[in-house]
Amino acid sequence: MADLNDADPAKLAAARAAVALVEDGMKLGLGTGSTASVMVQVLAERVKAEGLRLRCAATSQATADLATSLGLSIETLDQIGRLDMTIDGADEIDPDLNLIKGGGGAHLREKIVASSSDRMVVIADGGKVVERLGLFHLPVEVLEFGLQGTTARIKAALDEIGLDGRPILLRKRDDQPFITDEGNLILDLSLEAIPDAALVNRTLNALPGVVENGLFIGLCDQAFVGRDDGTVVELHHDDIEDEIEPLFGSTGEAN
Ligand SMILES: O=C[C@H](O)[C@H](O)[C@H](O)COP(=O)(O)O
Repeated sequence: MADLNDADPAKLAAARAAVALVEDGMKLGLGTGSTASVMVQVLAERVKAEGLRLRCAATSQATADLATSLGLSIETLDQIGRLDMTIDGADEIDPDLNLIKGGGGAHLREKIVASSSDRMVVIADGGKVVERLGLFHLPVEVLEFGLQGTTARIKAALDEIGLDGRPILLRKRDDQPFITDEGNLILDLSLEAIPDAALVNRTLNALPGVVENGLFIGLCDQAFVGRDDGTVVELHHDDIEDEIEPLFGSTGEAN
């Protein structure tokens, strides 16, 4: 496990800002990915230093393994029930705090955990902030059973909503199909730009064979975006316009 001293400063800054919200007795959801891993390390340090009593559910086996190795105890979501807060990373964050997640293939459990939380806090570096979702491929978890038919239905459904001809790739790792924690496959959709994320979310999830897509619509309450100099920009729904604009560069990418 990486030393926090070697952690990416932007991810570390965002993780520290989110972990500062944790209070004794909380029920927490722990996200997945490189930023969430930094957060789990920062959280474990705080728990050790302050003796916080927390109940934690993990969004992936990788996060559960990391948390356990650091002395945090992990329970299933059903053992805990409703969570006070989930802290997770994201692949893209738009000005309405809608997200693309699943770059690591964990978006199914992440969406279930976020939906079981009173509050979802996202942590990221500035490169994740976009004006419009879609440049990052959209992960769609699908059943292996009937894969060809499911892929064809996704293509046809995208055609119908004006996203025709977009490449759909079966995710692979080491030349083998990537298998999720739930034993499913991932199709990565290169949509380039998603004009109506809610429509794409509804359309994909209505198709037989689709388990869950990586669009998180209206789930994120707050985001901490770290910068390399260790400063953090906090984004809320209310003041998003004012706060998010300085993050964009002329190319539309975050500064
Ligand atoms: O499946 C993975 C998750 O959705 C991650 O939270 C997301 O991919 C961001 O990961 P990272 O912090 O490594 O960029």
